[in-house]
Amino acid sequence: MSTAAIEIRNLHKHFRSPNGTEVRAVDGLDLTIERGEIVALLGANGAGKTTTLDIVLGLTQPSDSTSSCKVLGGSPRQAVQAGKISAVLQTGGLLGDMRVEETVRMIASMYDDAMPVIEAMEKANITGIAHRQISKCSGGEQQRIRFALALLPKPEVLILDEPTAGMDVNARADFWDTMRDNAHGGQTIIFATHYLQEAEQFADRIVLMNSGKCIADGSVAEIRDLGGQRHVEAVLPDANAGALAALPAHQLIARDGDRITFSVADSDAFARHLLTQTSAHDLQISAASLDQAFSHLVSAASATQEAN
Ligand SMILES: Nc1ncnc2c1ncn2[C@@H]1O[C@H](COP(=O)(O)OP(=O)(O)OP(=O)(O)O)[C@@H](O)[C@H]1O
Repeated sequence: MSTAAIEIRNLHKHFRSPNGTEVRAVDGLDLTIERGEIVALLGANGAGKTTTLDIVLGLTQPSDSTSSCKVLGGSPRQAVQAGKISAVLQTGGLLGDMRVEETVRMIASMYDDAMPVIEAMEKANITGIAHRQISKCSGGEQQRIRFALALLPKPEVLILDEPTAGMDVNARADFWDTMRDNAHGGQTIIFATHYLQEAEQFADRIVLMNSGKCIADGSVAEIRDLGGQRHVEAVLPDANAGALAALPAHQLIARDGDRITFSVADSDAFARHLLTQTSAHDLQISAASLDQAFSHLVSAASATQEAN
């Protein structure tokens, strides 16, 4: 039986903040990622994404001995040393005075069996800027250079920590086009992002983290369903505050004159009530978006945590 790409069990990483309180950056995380999966790691600021990825890359160690993190069946450090895992991080790793190709050649010379420099540059779409000085490259181009460097060891697992943070829309689209072209080789790709659209367009699977734990794990469609909310849009003539308060449980999310959009958990019951008990008409029911499901799941998890 082949081993998973990543196997995380009961992972804990605690830090001490400057005022002495304990921060549980990763708090009992269990996560298995199979080979060839493309997984997006989502979560608000401070959810524990970077800390988790740092442990997977062997850049930091778990806090206790019951925590376990295996990469391709071995330790993260073994996987890094064997060139089986590599990363595109948000910053660092590039010297502004060097030229693009020169940089790729220098890093390639550090590996016994690197991907040919020309191939890595072609895959990362940087051949056109081969002779440009790194400091003259845009943020998007620098990320593509980091991507070429990450490809050099021919890794089985590629980690991307917010690879498009700070890029404009075009540079982001360009970066993901390049990634998409490379994602067919059976590589396992794990990326942290704040852009839900990227997760939606690029990942097979979404892992949603909150306070160091996984609070939802599934395909985009499954996460939307887990969020449980639907939108009901209706024309409700002259609905005043009293009339709205009398409706079953809902959240009002938009109003344009008499056309009102509600977010509800039970759309059938809500729609039935509107049609039988009010003068509402022209109903439309749709699934909530991924970001609405995401906020709903995060607030539900935070409420449960506060209650405990
Ligand atoms: N070296 C450190 N010392 C103290 N606290 C830390 C350290 N690194 C991370 N933390 C804290 O651990 C928590 C998780 O941080 P982490 O960077 O993993 O979250 P994240 O989900 O990647 O957030 P972001 O989306 O903002 O990058 C945060 O509260 C953060 O302040």
